[in-house]
Amino acid sequence: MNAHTDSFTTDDGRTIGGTVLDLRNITLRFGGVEAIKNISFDIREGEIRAIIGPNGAGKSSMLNVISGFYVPQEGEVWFRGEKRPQMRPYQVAQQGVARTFQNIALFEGMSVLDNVMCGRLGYMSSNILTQGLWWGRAAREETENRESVERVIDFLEIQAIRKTPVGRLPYGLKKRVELARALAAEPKLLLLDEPMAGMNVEEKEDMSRFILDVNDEFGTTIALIEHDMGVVMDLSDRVVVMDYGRKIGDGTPDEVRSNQEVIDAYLGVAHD
Ligand SMILES: Nc1ncnc2c1ncn2[C@@H]1O[C@H](COP(=O)(O)OP(=O)(O)OP(=O)(O)O)[C@@H](O)[C@H]1O
Repeated sequence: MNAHTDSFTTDDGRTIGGTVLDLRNITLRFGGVEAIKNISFDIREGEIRAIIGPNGAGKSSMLNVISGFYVPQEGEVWFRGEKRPQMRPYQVAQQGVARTFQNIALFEGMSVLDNVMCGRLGYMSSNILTQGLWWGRAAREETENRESVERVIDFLEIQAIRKTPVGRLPYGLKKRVELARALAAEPKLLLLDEPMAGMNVEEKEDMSRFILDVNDEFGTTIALIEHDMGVVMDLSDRVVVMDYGRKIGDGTPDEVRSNQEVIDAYLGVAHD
């Protein structure tokens, strides 16, 4: 498989670069269940890439492979031109992969600000001992972390709730705080697991706008799983379609929309 090395400009003026993540012949099994069956696809720098498919298709499993939560039995993961050795999720995060979860995973008792600060943990090298020895460095690090967090808080328009404990927020805002925490890590690749799930129409519109703005403003490469087809087609540059662990479609929203196998999967046409 050849990774893309060229770049091009989209109709809306964004630059899509070379391959950031290349998944090659990934197979993942849970006992007798083959959740992912020999799937390959790539994600290019600066693009919004969606993974869609009916329930149980293997989408979350695929995101978990990318983020290092699951180790596939077969296949290779290439990240930024290098084959990734087996890694723990925190090591994958250190390489610049951040994610949000299908079920919100925030510290409910902590403020919005503290939750977003958690996204900077990978940048905090100083501990209590080094803080004592190199006070200047620790102070500089603290300032940098705060500046980055404030930028994200401004960008996602959550200034007004910065001191509020997350547990008191409505669902849509919690999802936004989760996005803020992932973004605070300044990821090279941002993984969003059903960012719009459980939201009303207005919340979905807000979240769609933020995802587009994050991609546009920070140039962040984004891979997302989403059930709402309308949202996916509007947001994405390219879409991978999974069904029963297989890849049944891959291309632009228009290409995928007119793919008969994809139409059948969504209409629930029986498999042989
Ligand atoms: N930890 C696990 N242990 C055993 N089987 C699992 C595990 N995780 C997923 N599976 C199985 O793998 C298959 C794919 O599941 P997965 O959650 O990846 O699908 P999905 O497309 O994300 O579904 P949904 O849209 O419902 O979230 C399913 O058959 C599921 O039961």
